[in-house]
Amino acid sequence: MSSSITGTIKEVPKTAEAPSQYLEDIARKATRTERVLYPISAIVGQEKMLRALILNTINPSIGGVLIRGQKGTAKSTAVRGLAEVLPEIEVVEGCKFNCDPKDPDKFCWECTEKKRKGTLNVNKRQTKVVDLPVGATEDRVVGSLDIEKAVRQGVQAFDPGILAQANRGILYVDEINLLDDFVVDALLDAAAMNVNTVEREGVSVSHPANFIIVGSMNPEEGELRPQLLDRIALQVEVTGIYDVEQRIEIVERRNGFNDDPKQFIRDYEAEQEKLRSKIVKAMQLLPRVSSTRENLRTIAEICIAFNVDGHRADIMIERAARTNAAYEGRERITNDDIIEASEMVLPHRMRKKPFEEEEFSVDQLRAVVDGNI
Ligand SMILES: Nc1ncnc2c1ncn2[C@@H]1O[C@H](COP(=O)(O)OP(=O)(O)OP(=O)(O)O)[C@@H](O)[C@H]1O
Repeated sequence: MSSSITGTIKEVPKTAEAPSQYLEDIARKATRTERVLYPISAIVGQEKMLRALILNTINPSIGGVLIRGQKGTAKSTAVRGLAEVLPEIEVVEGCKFNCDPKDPDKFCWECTEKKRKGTLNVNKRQTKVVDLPVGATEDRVVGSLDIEKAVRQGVQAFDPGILAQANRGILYVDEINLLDDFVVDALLDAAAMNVNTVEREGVSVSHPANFIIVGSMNPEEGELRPQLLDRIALQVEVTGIYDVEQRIEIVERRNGFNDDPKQFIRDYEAEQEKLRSKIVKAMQLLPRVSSTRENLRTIAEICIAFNVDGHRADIMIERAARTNAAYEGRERITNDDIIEASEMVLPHRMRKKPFEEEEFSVDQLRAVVDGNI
């Protein structure tokens, strides 16, 4: 069958985007009353949250971030703002699942057909941050399947949902602790297989659903289901900032943005560009960063000392530490990379015995790394 494919993948020409073009696009958005995003590099402090988000974008195999904290601490501003510093990806033009033209093995049925006919074009666009609202219906999340139509038209009867839109992007779930069980189950399934499968009355449709999950929650409103908590690799706590100067800065920057978003974005464009290029460099460096046996031993000793369940924590710490080294422009992983990664991986994974509130302690972490435990 594959020998009969005669078509070629056509590239849609794309001119290199000069900064002025970028600013023009932003200005256009602003005048069209589309949502203009507060630049992520204008967020004051909250370094841990920003680092956890950035590490995941450099290396999506880390496995997501859960941001826990008080209301109004820039959680959603940071996640939404991330979109503006993410590198562009290649997608099949018009594909509802954002199929990667370079990965035909994972093509959806439409892209497979386009490839067969030789009508497959390629587009470049920024990685998307897709919102999953708490009240979304099951059909809206996983997609809907019209059974009668399916019998007549096959997969054409499938109307893709949010998990399709999020493929190869970031899925943002604000108030993730308030999600309905059916959505949690769908997320767990997709996270396990990188595929979303919808089954109705014996008819089944599957499509690629490989996304970075970013959840945010206020723990005062309820806890997250343990299965989902275990699946999300990193966790960061955010609290309000108690430094007077920084609080003033937050208000001044927000006012600056509200008063004249175009000018505010122009003022931060150099910072944004710096961040963009640091992320791209880290992505290029990452394949050359590898863990030594000594690094792996340190990680194993930490996970034993902190009494975590299973081995997922070891794997996640290694990935996050390796990515942190790449973000810092190094090919070697240091103990500080491992400590920084452990601080984000361990707190929600320590096995708590009944009636015992075991607290996570960075001092204990350092003591293990220094060989004093
Ligand atoms: N550190 C910060 N730097 C810049 N702006 C901030 C900071 N913290 C809060 N803000 C501002 O405070 C407002 C609230 O932030 P945001 O909506 O991101 O909060 P949130 O943590 O997502 O809370 P909620 O769960 O209530 O939505 C925004 O206008 C944001 O710009």
